[in-house]
Amino acid sequence: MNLELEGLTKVYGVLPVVNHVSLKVPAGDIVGVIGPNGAGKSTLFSLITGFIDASEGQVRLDGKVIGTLSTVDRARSGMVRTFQVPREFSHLTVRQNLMAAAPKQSGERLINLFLRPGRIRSEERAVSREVDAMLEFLKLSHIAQTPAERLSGGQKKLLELGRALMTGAQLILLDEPFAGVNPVLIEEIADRIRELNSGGIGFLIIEHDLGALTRLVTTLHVMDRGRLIASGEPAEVLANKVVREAYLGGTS
Ligand SMILES: Nc1ncnc2c1ncn2[C@@H]1O[C@H](COP(=O)(O)OP(=O)(O)OP(=O)(O)O)[C@@H](O)[C@H]1O
Repeated sequence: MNLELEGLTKVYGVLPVVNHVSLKVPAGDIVGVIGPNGAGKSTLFSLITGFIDASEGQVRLDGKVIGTLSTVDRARSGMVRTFQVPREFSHLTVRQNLMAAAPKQSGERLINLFLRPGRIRSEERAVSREVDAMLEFLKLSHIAQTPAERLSGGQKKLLELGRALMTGAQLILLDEPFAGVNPVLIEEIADRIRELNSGGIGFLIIEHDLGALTRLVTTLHVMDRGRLIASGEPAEVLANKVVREAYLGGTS
């Protein structure tokens, strides 16, 4: 699933929070976005996934302009996002959270409970098998019955990734997947991302942990005050003087 942004802009009042951002996430690629606090990175994700409307510019998925599609329709097309602060259902168990993320099932329509009970049961069994496989893949099986509110920061991030995967997404936008996660679990999450990517799933990732991010991505984009100030191969971008001044405070 190929994502292209062209001149994407969001203005609040007179302030352009995202200012003519153009970039590509080729199908099956892993692309990173970095930048100082308030650079507009999360707002960019909200524009791409339709949580907020753009003031200007285009978002294209596989060549089609998707500006008029709702968030739900963009997710149905195969693109979903996660949030900086995970948005799991805190009182539900890990397993229930994954079940709830599966695409709409016939059992959610009352009429089907009476007309198609057999079909509902077989659908539920299929989703249940999928959830078991997901728990195993994410190494969360041992806490399947734990309420999500009791998970560690890293486990919540894994659950968030699992919820995105349950939708069947082919392109996943991760907002700070390593924030508040211990180093061991960071590597675990990075390994899962690599594995998913080798199966063809593309990622656009916002992250402040530059070490972990640069080991994952092929291309890095740097935002500062709404604009893209550099793009390219990670080592090259991080050595760029403008980037060091904006993002790293010009040190070393
Ligand atoms: N609804 C809004 N109205 C006005 N300004 C907003 C709104 N949402 C975000 N902003 C501003 O837009 C700017 C970019 O915010 P955003 O959260 O996208 O940055 P970010 O790069 O993700 O930052 P961080 O790394 O801290 O998460 C900030 O100055 C923020 O205050």
